[in-house]
Amino acid sequence: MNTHLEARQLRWHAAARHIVRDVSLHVGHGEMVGLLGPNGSGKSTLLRMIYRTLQPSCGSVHVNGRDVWHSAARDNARAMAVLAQEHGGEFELRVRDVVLMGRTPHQTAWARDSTEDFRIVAQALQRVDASGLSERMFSTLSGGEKQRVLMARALAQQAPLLILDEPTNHLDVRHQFELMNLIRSLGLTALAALHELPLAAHYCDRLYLLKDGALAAQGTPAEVLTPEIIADVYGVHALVHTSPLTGKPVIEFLPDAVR
Ligand SMILES: Nc1ncnc2c1ncn2[C@@H]1O[C@H](COP(=O)(O)OP(=O)(O)OP(=O)(O)O)[C@@H](O)[C@H]1O
Repeated sequence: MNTHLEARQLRWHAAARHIVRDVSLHVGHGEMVGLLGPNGSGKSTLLRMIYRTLQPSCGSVHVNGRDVWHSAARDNARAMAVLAQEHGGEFELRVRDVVLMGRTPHQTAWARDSTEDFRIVAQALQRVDASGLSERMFSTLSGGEKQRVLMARALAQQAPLLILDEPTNHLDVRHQFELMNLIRSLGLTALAALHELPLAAHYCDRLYLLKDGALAAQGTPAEVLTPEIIADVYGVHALVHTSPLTGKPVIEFLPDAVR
C-alpha cells in the first residue's frame, strides 16, 4: 500500500496561548521527514495531534486518506506506530512483554500470543540490538536501553508509518546511527521530531522547522539548514558545508558565537 500522511492547518491552544499555529505537513511513501525546532516550539504538541492523543483545536490529519480523528483506535494502530516521549504503563513488565504490546492491534480479544507474535518480538529486539534484554524488567533499564526497547515495540506493531518523538533521545552515537539506519533500511515512512541537526541533515529527505508553533522553513536539508535560518530560529551561529562524500549538508556550530 502507498503510505502517506497529510496534516492540514493544525492548530492547538492552551488558555489564550497559541502553541501550534496552522501547521500543514505531508509525508510521502517511503520518505523520512524531520520535524525540527527549539525547545518549546511545539514539536511534541504537533505530533500528539497527529498520533491522536491531543485533539486539535482546528485542522485535520489523514493517513492513507483516512481521517485519524474519525477512525477506530485499532485501525490507527495498524496504520501508524508511535515512539512517544511519554511512557505508558509498561514499567512493571518484562522487556519481551513490553514489545509484545506492539502486537495488540493484530490480535483479537480472546486470542493468545501466537508463535508468529513471539517471532516478530524477537526479530524487533534483535533489530535494535536489545535481544539480551528480553527477560529484564523494563523499569531496571537505562534510558538508552528503554528507548531501544520502545522502538522495538513500535517495530513489532508492523505499521507502515512511524511517528517518532526524539527517537535518538538517550542513545549513544553508535545507537543513534543504528536507529536511523534501521528506519531507512526498513523503507518505512517516518515523521521524526529531532534535536540533532546533523542527524536530520544526513538522514532526512525533507524537513519542517518550527518556531513559536509556526512553520519557519520547510524543504530539503540543504534548503532548511542554512546559517541564516539556524541563526534566526536557534540563535546559534553555524557554518554549513556540503560533504564531499555524501553531498549532504554538514553543520559546524560556532558555540562561542551564541547570541
Ligand atoms: N497542556 C499544556 N498546557 C499548557 N502549555 C502546554 C501544554 N502542553 C504543552 N504546552 C506548552 O507548549 C509549548 C510547546 O511544547 P512542546 O512539548 O510541543 O514543545 P517541543 O518543541 O516538543 O519542545 P522540546 O524540544 O523541549 O521537547 C511549550 O511552551 C509547553 O510548555
